[in-house]
Amino acid sequence: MAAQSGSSVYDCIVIGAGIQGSFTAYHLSKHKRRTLLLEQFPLPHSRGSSHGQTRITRKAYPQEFYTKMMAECYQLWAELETESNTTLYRQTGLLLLGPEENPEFCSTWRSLVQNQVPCQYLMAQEIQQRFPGVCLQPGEAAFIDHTAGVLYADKALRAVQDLFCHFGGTIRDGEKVVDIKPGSVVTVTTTSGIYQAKSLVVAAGPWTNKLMASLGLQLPLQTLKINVCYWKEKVPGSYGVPQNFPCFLGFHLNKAQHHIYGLPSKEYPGLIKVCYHHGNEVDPDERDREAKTPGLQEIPILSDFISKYLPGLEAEPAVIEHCMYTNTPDENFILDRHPSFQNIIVGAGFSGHGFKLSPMVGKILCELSMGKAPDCDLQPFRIQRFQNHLKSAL
Ligand SMILES: Cc1cc2nc3c(=O)[nH]c(=O)nc-3n(C[C@H](O)[C@H](O)[C@H](O)COP(=O)(O)OP(=O)(O)OC[C@H]3O[C@@H](n4cnc5c(N)ncnc54)[C@H](O)[C@@H]3O)c2cc1C
Ligand SMILES: O=C(O)[C@@H]1CCCCN1
Repeated sequence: MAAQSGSSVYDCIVIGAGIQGSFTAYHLSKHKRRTLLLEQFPLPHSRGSSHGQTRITRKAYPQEFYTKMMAECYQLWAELETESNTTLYRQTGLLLLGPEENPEFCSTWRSLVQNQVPCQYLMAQEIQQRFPGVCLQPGEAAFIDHTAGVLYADKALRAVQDLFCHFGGTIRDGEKVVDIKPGSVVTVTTTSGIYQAKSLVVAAGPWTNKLMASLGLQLPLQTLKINVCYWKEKVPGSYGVPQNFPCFLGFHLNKAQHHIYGLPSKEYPGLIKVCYHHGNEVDPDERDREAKTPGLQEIPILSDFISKYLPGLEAEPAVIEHCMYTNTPDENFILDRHPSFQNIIVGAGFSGHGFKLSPMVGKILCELSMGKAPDCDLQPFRIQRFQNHLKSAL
């Protein structure tokens, strides 16, 4: 296979057509950069982290930097809706539930108030009146982020990719990147071609470290298999959007070690999605293999939670699908240049909460690859914060 001639060197190659790589490519092509988006699987696919019909969007975060970033994200999502002439967001509100004194619960409330996000703290009686399907225990409280809602994930991904092509970008799917050679011009070898570009963005989700190996870097990433569970309403429609049932996020309720969250019924009539914000570690290429050792058993945790907190649902899952998280130790993203190669940019570690922020993630990765300094403070996203965890792969 011969490399392309000098005249066909791209401005940028983006590896990975999940939501982060696709949004990066979209912003690049809007800036008139000649961009190639490479994806190992034929599109659309359900082997990574960006598939499925819905994701939660919200401004409620304990870290104010996410709350602030979300202000621009809402504008960019609205712009995408206009450009694609597609509805991608439905406002439902997000009900945050937690022990009154839980530090994360309290700092999330403070972040909403300090940033003047429309929100409301609810007394126990109000919760019962407004959400009769939700039963809190004594000592637990709730508040609403009114800005929150559901993003239509599959539709959004398609819209971003279509617009990228419309603005002049090229997608090559079914082409796995097998080698990256750094340099002032980066050379990328796939299963069917060799491409060159002035800069490279790696947005490979759970496969990031597999690609980083040839670039001498191993990031502290953990890839988790997530069971996406749907539960049947005992009375059809009782947890639906028409009944004003919101998305919810529970902070360590029922002594659960991780968050439990849910979305009103949408994908499957009569079923609502309720999931555990953690899973078992997997190799992304072997996601569907039976685990060799028994790990986290989250379905019984969810069943117990549902019987106590959402008693209008049957306490056995009706449908289970799969997805993957790529977690960093602090669950903040990685948005940075490769420490040794300034024209190679990494976007990774979205830790199960990156979809809503993808318009800004794509903008930041685009700016980094164009050699521009993004407006937003990148300190929380630097690779350097993991100095003690970094492994050289050379
Ligand atoms: C169950 C679940 C629920 C979630 N809920 C929410 C939510 O409510 N709100 C929210 O904001 N976020 C949520 N998230 C997180 C969000 O979906 C992810 O952060 C986001 O989708 C990550 O996108 P990505 O582009 O980084 O990864 P991916 O979507 O995995 O994309 C990476 C792509 O790179 C490709 N690739 C990898 N290696 C190669 C290679 N060698 N050559 C070519 N291509 C390659 C892969 O095939 C893949 O398509 C959830 C995630 C899951 C799994
Ligand atoms: O990003 C979110 O809003 C959700 C919260 C709960 C876990 C999954 N992701």
